[in-house]
Amino acid sequence: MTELAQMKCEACQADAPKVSDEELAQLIKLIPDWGVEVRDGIMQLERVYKFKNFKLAMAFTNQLAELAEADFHHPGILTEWGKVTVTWWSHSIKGLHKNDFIMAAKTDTLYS
Ligand SMILES: C[C@H](O)[C@H](O)[C@H]1CNC2=NC(N)=NC(=O)C2=N1
Repeated sequence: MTELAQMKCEACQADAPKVSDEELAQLIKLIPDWGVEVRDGIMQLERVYKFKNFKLAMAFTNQLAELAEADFHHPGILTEWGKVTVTWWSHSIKGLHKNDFIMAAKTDTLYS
């Protein structure tokens, strides 16, 4: 399989299929630092990135914003002193699409 981080997101269509349980089980192995949360019945990918201070957390946040705009797929972001919580899910289908796994893998490439 092509590396997730090199893939391109599909357009967010309202009738796009959510990932199946089998696909979820396979895809989550490719992003081992991410967890799956369910909020208001919506399955989401989530990871907390740690930083030395707020300035570095904010710089990462801004890079992530650029990434989201480039793929026109946007995360939930909580930026705090020393950490950034990133949450990916597809609003249009109220759940997880392969796009979310692609964007989680791309998010990891921003973190050194
Ligand atoms: C109008 C709609 O918000 C846009 O098509 C895009 C913007 N960014 C998006 N981001 C995410 N995570 N899910 C979407 O469904 C989505 N839709």
